[in-house]
Amino acid sequence: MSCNVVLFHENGDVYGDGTQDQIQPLAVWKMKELAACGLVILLFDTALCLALWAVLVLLSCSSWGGLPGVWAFGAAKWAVLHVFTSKLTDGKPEGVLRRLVALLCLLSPWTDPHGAPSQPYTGPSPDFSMLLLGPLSSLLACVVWEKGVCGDSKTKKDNIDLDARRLLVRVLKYFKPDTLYLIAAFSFLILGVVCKYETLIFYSDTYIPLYQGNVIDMLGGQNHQTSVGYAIGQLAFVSLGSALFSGMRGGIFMCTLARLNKRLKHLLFHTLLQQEVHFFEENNPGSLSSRLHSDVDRMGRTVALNSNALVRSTVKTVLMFRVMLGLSWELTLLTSIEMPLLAFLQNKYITWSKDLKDQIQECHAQNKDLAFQTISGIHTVRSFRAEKDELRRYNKALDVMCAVKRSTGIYSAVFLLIRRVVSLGIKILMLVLARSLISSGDLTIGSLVSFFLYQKPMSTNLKEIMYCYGETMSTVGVISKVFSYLDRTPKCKKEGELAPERLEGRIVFQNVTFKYPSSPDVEPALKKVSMELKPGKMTALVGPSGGGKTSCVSLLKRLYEPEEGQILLDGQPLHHYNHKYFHQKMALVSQNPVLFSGSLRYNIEYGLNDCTLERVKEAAKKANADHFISELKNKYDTDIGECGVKLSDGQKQSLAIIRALVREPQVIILDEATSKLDVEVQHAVLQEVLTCGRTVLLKTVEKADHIIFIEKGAVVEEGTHKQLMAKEGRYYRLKEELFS
Ligand SMILES: Nc1ncnc2c1ncn2[C@@H]1O[C@H](COP(=O)(O)OP(=O)(O)OP(=O)(O)O)[C@@H](O)[C@H]1O
Repeated sequence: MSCNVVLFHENGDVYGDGTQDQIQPLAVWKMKELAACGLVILLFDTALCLALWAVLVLLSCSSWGGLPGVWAFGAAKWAVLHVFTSKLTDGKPEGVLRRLVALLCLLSPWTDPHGAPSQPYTGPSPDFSMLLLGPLSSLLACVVWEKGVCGDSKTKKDNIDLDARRLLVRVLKYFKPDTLYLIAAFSFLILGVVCKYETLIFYSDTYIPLYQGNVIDMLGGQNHQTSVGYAIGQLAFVSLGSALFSGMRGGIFMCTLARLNKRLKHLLFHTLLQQEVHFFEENNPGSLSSRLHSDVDRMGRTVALNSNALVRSTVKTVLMFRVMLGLSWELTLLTSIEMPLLAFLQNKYITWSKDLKDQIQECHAQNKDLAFQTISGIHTVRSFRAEKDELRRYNKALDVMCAVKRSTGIYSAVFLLIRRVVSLGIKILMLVLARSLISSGDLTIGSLVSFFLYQKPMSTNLKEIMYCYGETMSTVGVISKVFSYLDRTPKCKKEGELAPERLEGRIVFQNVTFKYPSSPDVEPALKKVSMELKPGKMTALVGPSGGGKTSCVSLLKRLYEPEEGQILLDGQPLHHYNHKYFHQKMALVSQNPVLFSGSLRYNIEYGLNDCTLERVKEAAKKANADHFISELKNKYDTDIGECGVKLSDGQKQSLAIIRALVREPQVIILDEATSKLDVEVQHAVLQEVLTCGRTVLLKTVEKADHIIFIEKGAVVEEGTHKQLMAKEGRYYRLKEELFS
């Protein structure tokens, strides 16, 4: 099977498209063109450096402005090379060429050994080794970045990278309210780069090994320029500065992260609550809760801490690299070989482990959901003696996760082993080289100690950079999932504004056809249903199981929207009413009401902001439930436990009826809401709900003024009980079932 491939230019232009075989030569040609352009740019850069050197020699200059001079030359060279690259590529330079130009101009000033704090700066030296080292290190860094870190399947990865970048930038935008915190945190980083090393040393631990080396040389009598006391003082000063600044920076970042997490969770929870019911049928509570907690935490942590660690490690690495180059460029070159190798290995490891990490995340969400379902349904589990089955099911899910984690462990172990072998090999080579450098007098013991002291933190920093990159890339999936929820527009109709003071409560279904969104391919649950619920009357909606009664109630409560037709309340479509007003005026009491942990009063007032205790008491009296509440120790403040476990089923139903009555609704839907109450109380409640000319819809025929018989999603018969019994139709034939 051959699939179509599109080869993109970095600016989004299409180079060409076709099958894999057709596109292959085009990609090779593009690589060759890039390599040729890169070579020309390198030659041009060398020519510019030689020209500068020639000018310095002709003018007999030994210095031309110190370190600022090198940076000024770097900046001027950047502008010239930028124009040159644009001309070379007809104004459309590839990103890789732009990055190479930036490295050529900025890496040399950074790595110029004359800028190391231990040596006075004397200006650009006409030194051939430096002339070669600058372009070579730039080229190496560029290759490491493009091949090792970005990977070689650029055409496909560019789009992913672009997506990842966009997502990460979007996360960073959520930090906007914390700009002041961030400015404070990053100021510590930027200060260190901008300020002179010896005066304001930020990230002074970068220079600690250097001062340690100086102290060793002094103690060994090799360096008499400064006193030992001064050098130890310097060492203590930079160590203290380091501890102070890193502590403050870390603290501020943690604080910012906590604020970001809170904001994101609030926003996501708000968005989730706006979604239509179908969304919650598609996404189980366990995975939504997992997104809300673990994923948002992970997302904020990864982006905030990684960007902090990335900047910190990059600044440290560049500074350390510069000092190490000053100590011994030969040893530094050898150390640098380790980088591309490790970057390449890391890149491969990230690609392999990314899928596994996503799988682990998915398994976590599923296991959490499974445990939640079992624990919350423990009554059913126990009554069916299904503990062993549930345990088996959970164990099976754990096995799946264990298998994925095992694969991750194997990948990680192999990667670690190869990485250690590479590091060990390089270390042995370095020791051999260091021995010959010391014996030839090119390196002092103190410098070697300094160099080795730098090596460990240097490799730690590099590992941190690579880890941050890998961790950030593996979080992209999580970030995109969270954003997909945040961006989701609820499929609900826009809220209306109608909130009339008086409501009659006349409900009319006009040719309503409805299909559940989760079952789009099956028969509609309701087919062209037309019926009327008269105000002040009790209407019963009856019919065989699966006939469509609950579907009618769900549409009435606006949990779903009809596909065709409309439902009118006092002549107006339901969605024209204000949301809060509508649900206050149309109350539903179900057979198994959902209660929340908290007090009785909290559950009764649920969603009402201005409810007094008197109103609550009055509603309880109407529901014939005040006697049971007054017998409770804490009355209305009694805690009903998780989901009302401390109440009997009948008490739960009473509570749900009070909750409906306290809203003073005009329409009441009783979905077998009094089935668990005493007969006496049932009668009292039915009597009460009919007062004030309310419209009542129930699912039982007793006491109903009007009966609507619904079957297979259509109204089959309707009339009074007497009329329907006289007809001897479907209702008549099912009468025993209906009355049982
Ligand atoms: N959430 C849902 N998703 C998909 N289909 C559903 C859903 N709920 C109900 N149905 C289907 O819609 C049809 C009507 O179901 P409905 O619950 O309205 O019947 P009912 O008359 O209330 O039944 P019962 O008396 O047993 O409660 C049935 O075929 C049912 O399978």
